[in-house]
Amino acid sequence: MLKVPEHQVAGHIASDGKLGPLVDDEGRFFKPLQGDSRGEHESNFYESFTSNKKVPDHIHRYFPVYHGTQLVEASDGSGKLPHLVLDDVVSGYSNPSVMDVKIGSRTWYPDVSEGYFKKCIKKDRETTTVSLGFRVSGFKIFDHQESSFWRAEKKLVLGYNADGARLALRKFVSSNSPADSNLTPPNCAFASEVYGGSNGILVQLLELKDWFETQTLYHFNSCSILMIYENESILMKGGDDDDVQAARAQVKLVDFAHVLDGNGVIDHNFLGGLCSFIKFIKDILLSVDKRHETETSPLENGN
Ligand SMILES: O=P(O)(O)O[C@@H]1[C@@H](OP(=O)(O)O)[C@H](OP(=O)(O)O)[C@H](O)[C@H](OP(=O)(O)O)[C@H]1OP(=O)(O)O
Ligand SMILES: Nc1ncnc2c1ncn2[C@@H]1O[C@H](COP(=O)(O)OP(=O)(O)O)[C@@H](O)[C@H]1O
Repeated sequence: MLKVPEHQVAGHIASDGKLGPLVDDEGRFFKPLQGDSRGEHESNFYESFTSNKKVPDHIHRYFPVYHGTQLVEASDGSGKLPHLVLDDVVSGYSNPSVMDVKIGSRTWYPDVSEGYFKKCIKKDRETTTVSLGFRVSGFKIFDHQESSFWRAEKKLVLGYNADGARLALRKFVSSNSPADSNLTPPNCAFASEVYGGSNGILVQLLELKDWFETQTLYHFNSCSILMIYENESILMKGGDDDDVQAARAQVKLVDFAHVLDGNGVIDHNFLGGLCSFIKFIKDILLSVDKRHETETSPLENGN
């Protein structure tokens, strides 16, 4: 039985009879092939990428596993349509917090139509895409105060400036109520477990950056980084190493409808955006470290 994904945070959503992705109970994510060339383009990318021996294994793990395409009943009631069949990267999480960050200082690319270029550049300028090299596209967090999910409103997310993006990245790893962040600043209680540590988001982003510094196979236009972590474990957290592992922070790349052949050239657009994004994550970790230092130093000093 296919259903609307509970944890989708951006893109086309299958609600009110609209076309969007579906999931099954076996951990598969079905993304409808968009009617224009985008759908075919994305399936071609997955076919190429999956069999590309030049892509190292440790990089393959940052992409959803691809299981080909399949005709399934579309969410908009229009009958059977071809869908990409992917691993559902959030299945297996009980209470995942999820954020979609679109990487790059532009989402358009050479040879697109005038109309598409105008649409992209307008959005790029209105969001932090141009100024920061990335934009938050959507996120949901488990609200530990309310024991329920809190979803950022799309209109507000797309209106973020640099401070708004920074605040969202802090909120994403905080235990105090996301709804009250105007009154109480996000406490970043989970930053060390989720962004930091030997398996955390930062380490994964740096591994991706290493690859992007040399890879010239593909240009990842308009592609997103998904960040996921488990709240269930954090709720039961005792603070030892096992619990830290249990946060299961993950980075995945999604949305390959606009990927181009790299033709031997570095993907500067993605690489630049990724470096900028990494700087934001590092700054949050530094601010948390500094806070710990000031909190512990009086004790260490015997004061
Ligand atoms: O439909 P919209 O206006 O929400 O735009 C979609 C974008 O949503 P946004 O408003 O930027 O969060 C959406 O962005 P996200 O996936 O939400 O980051 C895509 O850019 C989508 O285009 P495509 O499927 O990647 O070709 C965009 O879809 P198209 O309008 O290009 O079909
Ligand atoms: N393989 C996947 N597993 C789980 N969720 C996914 C997967 N791919 C995408 N998503 C969810 O769907 C959203 C939109 O995906 P995306 O591929 O960008 O679609 P669109 O082309 O409609 O923008 C992502 O932000 C994420 O929440």
